[in-house]
Amino acid sequence: MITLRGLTKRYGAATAVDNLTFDISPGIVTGFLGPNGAGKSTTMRMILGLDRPTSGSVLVGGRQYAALRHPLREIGALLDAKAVHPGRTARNHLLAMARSNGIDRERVDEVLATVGLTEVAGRRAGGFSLGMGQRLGIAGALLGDPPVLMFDEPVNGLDPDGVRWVRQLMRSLAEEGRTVFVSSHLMSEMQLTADHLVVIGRGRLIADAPIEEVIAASSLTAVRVRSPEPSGLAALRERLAARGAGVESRDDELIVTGATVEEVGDLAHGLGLRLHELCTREASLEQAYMELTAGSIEFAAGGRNEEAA
Ligand SMILES: Nc1ncnc2c1ncn2[C@@H]1O[C@H](COP(=O)(O)OP(=O)(O)OP(=O)(O)O)[C@@H](O)[C@H]1O
Repeated sequence: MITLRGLTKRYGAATAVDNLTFDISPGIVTGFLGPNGAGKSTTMRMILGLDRPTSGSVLVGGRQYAALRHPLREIGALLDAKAVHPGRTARNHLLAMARSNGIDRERVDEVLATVGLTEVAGRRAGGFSLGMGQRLGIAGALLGDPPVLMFDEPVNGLDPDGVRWVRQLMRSLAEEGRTVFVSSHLMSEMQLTADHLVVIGRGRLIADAPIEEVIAASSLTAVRVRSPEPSGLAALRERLAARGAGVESRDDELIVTGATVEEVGDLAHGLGLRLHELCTREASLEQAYMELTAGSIEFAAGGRNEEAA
């Protein structure tokens, strides 16, 4: 569990992280989303005690990072895959980390095997490709077998096989009951990986909800209902509108927003309306995300940032 309470970070006059309060729960993958400059990395750095909050607090397993005796055994993190001494071999890099945290040497070979770097363990990390560096960073996060794991853009630079591997790894770490907190700009990947989402923009919390709720809240998520009875369909339309749902009519169908498929089905049943189709048309996470963050984009192509400011 990671607990943030009123977490705030200011750099001079700029507020990078603005009063964030949320919990990151164990047993699920929590995706951390937000436009460039939203404050994701700054938040993650404060969780790891690398940046000091201006105000508010953050606890890992109920304790401050600085109070953890063997931090790598409590929280493993991949923040910057390039933060490795380039002259060190992959194995020596991990051995140094293990030594400073009272972790057995054998564990180094275990994690090297887990991330698929056994064969190159004796090579200097400075010569690693982006993807190999990411794998080494993930090995470092796993080293202490910690209950809490945090990954900043873990699939950056990975090939499709690597992306799939990271997805499966995140899922299995969560299934083992660990807390998994992962940032990404790849919405399609997040949709496949995350159970819960925390979305921030300009340092502020925009959403903290299960992924299905974020998608259901999109204006592009709608219920489609089709019937061969025009008068019944018109009656259904009236009932839905009276409840505040958005309804669009087209030939023999209605497209309904702001009502669940169950509500539409029950109303149709109440009217004795014969249906030929009743289904949900779901927005993609990308569509839901774009709507959520539309007002929070700082760095946009085509001048959208001016509109948002
Ligand atoms: N050391 C620093 N000094 C001054 N400003 C900083 C510093 N670190 C971050 N910032 C500012 O804080 C804001 C948040 O940056 P941060 O890197 O946390 O965003 P992010 O969500 O991780 O972005 P990205 O998706 O581009 O990685 C940005 O406006 C950034 O310029």
